[in-house]
Amino acid sequence: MPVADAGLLPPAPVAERLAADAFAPAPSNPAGDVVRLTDIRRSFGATAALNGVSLSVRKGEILGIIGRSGAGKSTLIRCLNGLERPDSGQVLIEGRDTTRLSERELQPLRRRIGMIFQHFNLLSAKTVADNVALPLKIAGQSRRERLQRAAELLDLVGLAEKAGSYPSALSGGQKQRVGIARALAARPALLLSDEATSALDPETTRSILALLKDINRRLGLTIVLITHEMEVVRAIADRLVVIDAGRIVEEGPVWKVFAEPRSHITQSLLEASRPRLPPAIAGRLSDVPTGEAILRIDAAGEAAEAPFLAQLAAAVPGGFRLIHGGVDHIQDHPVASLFLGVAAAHASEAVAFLQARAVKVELIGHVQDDD
Ligand SMILES: Nc1ncnc2c1ncn2[C@@H]1O[C@H](COP(=O)(O)OP(=O)(O)OP(=O)(O)O)[C@@H](O)[C@H]1O
Repeated sequence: MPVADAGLLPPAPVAERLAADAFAPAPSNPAGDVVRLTDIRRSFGATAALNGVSLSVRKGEILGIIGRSGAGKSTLIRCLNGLERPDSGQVLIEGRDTTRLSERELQPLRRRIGMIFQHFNLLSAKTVADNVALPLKIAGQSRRERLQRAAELLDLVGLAEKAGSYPSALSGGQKQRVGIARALAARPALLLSDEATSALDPETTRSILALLKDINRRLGLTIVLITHEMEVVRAIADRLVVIDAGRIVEEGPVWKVFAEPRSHITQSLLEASRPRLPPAIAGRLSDVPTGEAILRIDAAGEAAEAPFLAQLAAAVPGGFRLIHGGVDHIQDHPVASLFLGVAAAHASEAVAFLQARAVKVELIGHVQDDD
């Protein structure tokens, strides 16, 4: 169900007001890059947690940063929010270099960054409204202003009726909605999400991601998502950065990286979400080039929109058998991943035919006819 239909967002005037006063670009940063990192390095003893990372995040963009355990994601997020100082390199937030600021000068800049966490980090002795208003209390706002803002934000995340409840009375998804409202309270320029859906079930994950996407669209909020789950990135990110051993190993628009992953790290992160050859066929694969050849087909964008399967059926004697797979749509681009079987005698013909249509083909083996 779309988030708006689920009554999770306020009517347009409230959203517009939130957008207008909260997320205007700082005058010092007319180019609109909310984040710009240049050659960030941070080591712990002999371990280079970040080994020369440069990236920028445009205003209104959702950037997904993904990597395996130990890749350097937490160190990167801590450098972004000023909790960690890199050994060298620049961290510009709205045009200001945080590495040159004193702890005291960092405080107002930290308020430009909202954060949501895997375990929500709510205060159990405070009501939902007081949790949301906490950053405003720290910023010295009056109780009336704080509670008015908390009410607006709880409305935004669909929890207006829970203002007086305590966190223990909320589900995990509701707790994360409170976390999102709290992160937005001080009118941040940037929202950092640190594995914010990792503790949630798949359905709740989908609804939290849909809420983040809707907030991004309606308020123009810039979001950086740190995750180890490709599915999270696929659901809402515009652009993807893959890090490994403290370096960026791949980056690009999400649909392109999903369609044509170049680094073996990205390929292995994607493997879990790709269609697999059914075990009954995988168990019979051999190198003997007779019987039926099994082709793995990947096509994206224009190549996936073309009727290449119909053309293949007409061009290759005996046509093909569709074994498994389908067409996904990522950022409105079709991304097809299929397994086909063709007669071994016509396999090279089929491969050449598909390659001529910009379809990626891999002959992964043969299965012999049943006796
Ligand atoms: N305070 C620290 N002291 C010593 N080593 C550290 C420290 N922080 C990080 N590291 C090391 O730096 C590397 C990167 O760690 P980091 O926590 O940034 O990775 P990560 O991608 O967030 O991993 P995970 O997904 O498991 O949290 C790891 O080898 C880690 O052991």
